[in-house]
Amino acid sequence: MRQAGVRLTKIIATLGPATGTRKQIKALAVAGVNIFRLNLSHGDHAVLRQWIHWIRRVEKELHTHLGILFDLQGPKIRVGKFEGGYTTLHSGQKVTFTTEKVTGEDGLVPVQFKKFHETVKKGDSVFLDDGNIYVQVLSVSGKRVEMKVQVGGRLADHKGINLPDSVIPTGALTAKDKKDLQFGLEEEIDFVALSFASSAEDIRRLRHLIQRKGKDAEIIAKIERKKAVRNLESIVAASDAVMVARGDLGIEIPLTEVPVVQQRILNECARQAKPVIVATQMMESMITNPRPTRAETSDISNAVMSKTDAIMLSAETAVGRHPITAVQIMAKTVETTEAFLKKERKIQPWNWFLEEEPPISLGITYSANHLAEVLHARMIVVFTLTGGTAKMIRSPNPMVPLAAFTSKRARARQLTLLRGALPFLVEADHPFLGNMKELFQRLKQQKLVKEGDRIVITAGDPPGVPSWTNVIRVERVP
Ligand SMILES: Nc1ncnc2c1ncn2[C@@H]1O[C@H](COP(=O)(O)OP(=O)(O)OP(=O)(O)O)[C@@H](O)[C@H]1O
Ligand SMILES: CC(=O)C(=O)O
Ligand SMILES: [K+]
Ligand SMILES: [Mg+2]
Repeated sequence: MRQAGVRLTKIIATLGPATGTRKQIKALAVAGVNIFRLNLSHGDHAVLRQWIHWIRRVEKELHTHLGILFDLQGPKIRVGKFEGGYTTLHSGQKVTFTTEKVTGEDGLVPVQFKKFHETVKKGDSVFLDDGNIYVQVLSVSGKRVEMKVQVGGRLADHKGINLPDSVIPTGALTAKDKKDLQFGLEEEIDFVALSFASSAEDIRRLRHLIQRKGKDAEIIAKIERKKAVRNLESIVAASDAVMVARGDLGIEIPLTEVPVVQQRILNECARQAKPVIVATQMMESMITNPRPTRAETSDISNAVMSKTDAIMLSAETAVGRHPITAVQIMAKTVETTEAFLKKERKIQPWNWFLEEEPPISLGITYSANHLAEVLHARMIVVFTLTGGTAKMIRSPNPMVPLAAFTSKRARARQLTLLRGALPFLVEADHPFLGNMKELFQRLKQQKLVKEGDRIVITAGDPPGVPSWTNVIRVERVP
């Protein structure tokens, strides 16, 4: 029986040239991927449509639920294309950056941002490729900017540019983002990640566009700007989930501060019962190497110990040489850490109890966690319409899986993000408390429980009211 080893922490993998085939997508899902990230910074709609189609096919073949996450490009400045796909910048060398529409070559770097030459000034630091390359502005003349390379490296097509010394005059949603969003919503994506979000207003604007299209894709706010860290509380409140986007974050703020900011974001998300993703460079060395570094497995393990909902791979699976192995090692590290946590754990007091009149559902979900621990229950079962009850249950970090029954397929797919959640589809308004037999059957079918196991069940009576949870019940599997 598989029931001993349900992994709670979810894995997100970015698709790219290294993995953009049906076979690779299936191999990634089998290795443990719960959500596929499509990065709108790369690739055109035709390719993405094909990938989405393959993901949905694999989902069917594997009888599972897979989430699809559209990561919008946002107002990220990028370099253009080079002859041969890349150029090499040497430390000490002088190079020219230009906003003219040209193909790059040795000593000439095209920039895809019309106002670049107006935005930077002499002495400014400019970072390229997630900060791997560092140049400084010597002078600006017309559309050309002379740079001195401080730290060189290989610079490939479309790599990102960060200007921590200047304020870039754009909102979080560009014209391209809006087009990409429309396309994604038509393709029934489950999550939209908003890059470079600055405020709750950015999130609300995006939500308006999603709702206007009659969709309910969940919004993931990417925290990768100083301003987003400052507005953390209100951004978390306005979003459905949050991503610690450490790549850009580590350039926009000193990278020595990234670990504590990560922890702050995790704490705030726990307080507000919002799922959270730790992203970027988790297994960076595996882009080329067949094994990760010790520091990398520690990073994964520490994120799990901090009770993140999900961890994410970017270039490792998009362009890396060992995408499947990366997911396998990630999954194994998670499982080992969770087994340790399960032995160690004690339920922590929960900050929401500081509120004057905590909602009834909060008392129920908190107690369900305690019951599961005290009674050594195999799992918690919830019935969830909006996902709200599932999120609330997850918030005190149960160390058992959470069977989340829902009547909407889209909701089931969105539950792929939530730590511990195993989505199950049921018919609308299922009177489940009167039909325990079917419940046990479905759990047994998936080899999640066996005879004699205890399960903790929560529900709303009457059923069908969003976020209404007032019943708690313990059953022994017959
Ligand atoms: N679909 C793709 N096609 C080509 N290259 C890709 C693709 N997806 C990712 N990559 C490569 O992998 C690297 C890291 O992936 P990631 O998705 O984090 O990109 P990024 O451009 O840094 O992202 P973001 O714009 O979200 O900050 C990218 O710099 C890019 O070179
Ligand atoms: C994921 C992403 O956008 C970042 O880490 O910057
Ligand atoms: K992006
Ligand atoms: Mg980013």
